[in-house]
Amino acid sequence: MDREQPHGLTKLLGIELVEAEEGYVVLTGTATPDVYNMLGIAHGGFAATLLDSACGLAATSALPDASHCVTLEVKVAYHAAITEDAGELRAIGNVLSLTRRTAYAEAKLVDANGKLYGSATSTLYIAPQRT
Ligand SMILES: CC(C)(COP(=O)(O)OP(=O)(O)OC[C@H]1O[C@@H](n2cnc3c(N)ncnc32)[C@H](O)[C@@H]1OP(=O)(O)O)[C@@H](O)C(=O)NCCC(=O)NCCSC(=O)Cc1ccccc1
Repeated sequence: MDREQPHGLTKLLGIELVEAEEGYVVLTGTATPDVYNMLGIAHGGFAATLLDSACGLAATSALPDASHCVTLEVKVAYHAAITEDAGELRAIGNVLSLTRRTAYAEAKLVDANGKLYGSATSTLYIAPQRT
């Protein structure tokens, strides 16, 4: 599971992997003012990063160890503005289908009460060997 731990941007944003099963992960993250835009709400890239990562890690968790995947395209929907008041958010990623070369995944971003802030669907390319 080491390869599924946050790196780089996700680490910078304080995103953590808290649950992982085959084809399923949960990431957490909190929108501090550091990620706000000029409107005083979280920049869309914050939710997009959580959702893209949840899709990507859900797909990764369903692959053999030697394989990895990259996002080919991701569609993000923003259902409610995010501020620090939302508290810790959970990005729940699920793989919906896998072929030899592609994965299709979805993710939802919710607060502790289950309020939906964002959702995404993603198509990923599966590479047979890690690069
Ligand atoms: C690898 C590839 C997609 C393609 O390799 P290239 O060398 O350019 O081309 P090559 O000819 O070798 O093609 C190989 C195979 O690919 C296929 N194919 C190509 N395009 C498409 C298409 N649009 N749609 C469908 N299939 C397509 C093509 O037909 C061929 O199929 P074949 O094998 O013959 O059956 C490359 O363009 C790339 O890296 N893109 C950037 C991706 C990226 O950076 N994403 C963001 C980072 S991920 C992230 O942050 C989230 C995350 C977090 C955690 C964990 C996981 C995820």
